[in-house]
Amino acid sequence: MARHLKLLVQRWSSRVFSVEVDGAPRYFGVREQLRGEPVPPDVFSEVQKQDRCYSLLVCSGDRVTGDRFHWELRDRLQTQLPPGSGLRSMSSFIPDQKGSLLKGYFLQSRAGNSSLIEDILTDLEQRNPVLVCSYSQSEDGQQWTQCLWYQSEENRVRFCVVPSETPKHHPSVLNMINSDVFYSLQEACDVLKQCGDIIPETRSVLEMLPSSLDARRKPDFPVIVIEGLDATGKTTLTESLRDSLGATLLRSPPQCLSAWRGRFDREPPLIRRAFYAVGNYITAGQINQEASKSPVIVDRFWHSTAAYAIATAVTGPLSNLPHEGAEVYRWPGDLLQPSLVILLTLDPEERKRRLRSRGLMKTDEEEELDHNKLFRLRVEEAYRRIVGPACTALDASPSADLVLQQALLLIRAKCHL
Ligand SMILES: Nc1ncnc2c1ncn2[C@@H]1O[C@H](COP(=O)(O)OP(=O)(O)OP(=O)(O)O)[C@@H](O)[C@H]1O
Ligand SMILES: Nc1ccn([C@H]2C[C@H](O)[C@@H](COP(=O)(O)O)O2)c(=O)n1
Repeated sequence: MARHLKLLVQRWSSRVFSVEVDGAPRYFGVREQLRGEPVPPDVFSEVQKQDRCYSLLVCSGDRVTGDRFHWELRDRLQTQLPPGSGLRSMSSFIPDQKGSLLKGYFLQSRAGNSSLIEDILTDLEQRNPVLVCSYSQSEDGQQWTQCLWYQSEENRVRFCVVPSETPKHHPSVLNMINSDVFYSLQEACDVLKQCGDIIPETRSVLEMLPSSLDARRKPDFPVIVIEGLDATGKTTLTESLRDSLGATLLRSPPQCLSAWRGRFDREPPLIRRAFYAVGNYITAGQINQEASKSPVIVDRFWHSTAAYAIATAVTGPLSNLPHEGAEVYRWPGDLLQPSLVILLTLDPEERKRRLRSRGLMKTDEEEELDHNKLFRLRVEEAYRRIVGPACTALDASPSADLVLQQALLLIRAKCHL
């Protein structure tokens, strides 16, 4: 652990720290010496004179353990910390350096709570892969300094806290590939295999994979994927298309994973996304079989997996998404490519009306779509940016029959059915 931390700290002053305030990141950096006048970064602007701040960064060498620990840590801190600690998500990264992201939390300690908080943090740091820093301000309140706790008190280096420019990319983008969005079956399987001891269900999931998958094999019949946010009419349309075209209807995640889906939905993003990625490859195996006999309609596929993952990993406005054309939007080379992907689009009010009239249980992400307008906009935009194949938008607001007719027109034009 100590060696790992020493390596981490070697480039400490090139790191940027980001704290989530009202759903958007605020940035600061640290310097060994201050040049010019001190300017307190805005993340400290509401901190009272006697208060201190702390940050915890998860720095496990093993990403499955690290991600699970990071996930559980929020609950632990929320139950242990005294009220008013203002717990926020934070991260630290080296700008433009892929894989440099460390995730963690930032908190404030009101005067009088300091020793209780320090006891909690000392205990956490001694038992877990976490790096704790404390922040205190100068007498005149103009300068904040940061020190690393793992260093013994007499050797503690004090860094000056300075404002930092907004980086070109949202920090989450640096670690997105093969953490949020998996680009090969192997990468997703590796994550699930590592979870075998803690989540025994992963073995059953992996057993569902076909023995061989050839993404280059072109299916005999067209494969049409229907995508869209929940309640845009995917189930309604896919069932009608199946009947109209005499097609086979499949979905991702496939039916054979239904029993375990809820289990993986409760896991942190790394594991949850690996589960959905593997689900796509299992569906691809089923498509390969069925598309030799009839057209295949698929209810959700890769676009859903990537779009929700990207939209969840970043926070804030659309400008925080990876830029159009970024690597993260491309189709994985080892996954079967559908002939056509139709994205159902719907006015948010009409979607809410349909949700209400359906009245079914919603997943956390579906709840989030309802309450967080920015999240919904990010999912929709990510859908539109994915290429190889890109999706063709279809207005889902007319009657179900009219939507079906429009979808059939698109399919006939593109797939010559
Ligand atoms: N074109 C339409 N006009 C009006 N209502 C519709 C239309 N299509 C579907 N609906 C209704 O809207 C609700 C949601 O439709 P559906 O279940 O097909 O959406 P979905 O995209 O499959 O949702 P989810 O992803 O959450 O499963 C249902 O009650 C359905 O009857
Ligand atoms: N291929 C898929 C299908 C679904 N998901 C995730 C994305 C959302 O969190 C949720 C939506 O599914 P629904 O409730 O409409 O069945 O499941 C995915 O990542 N990949």
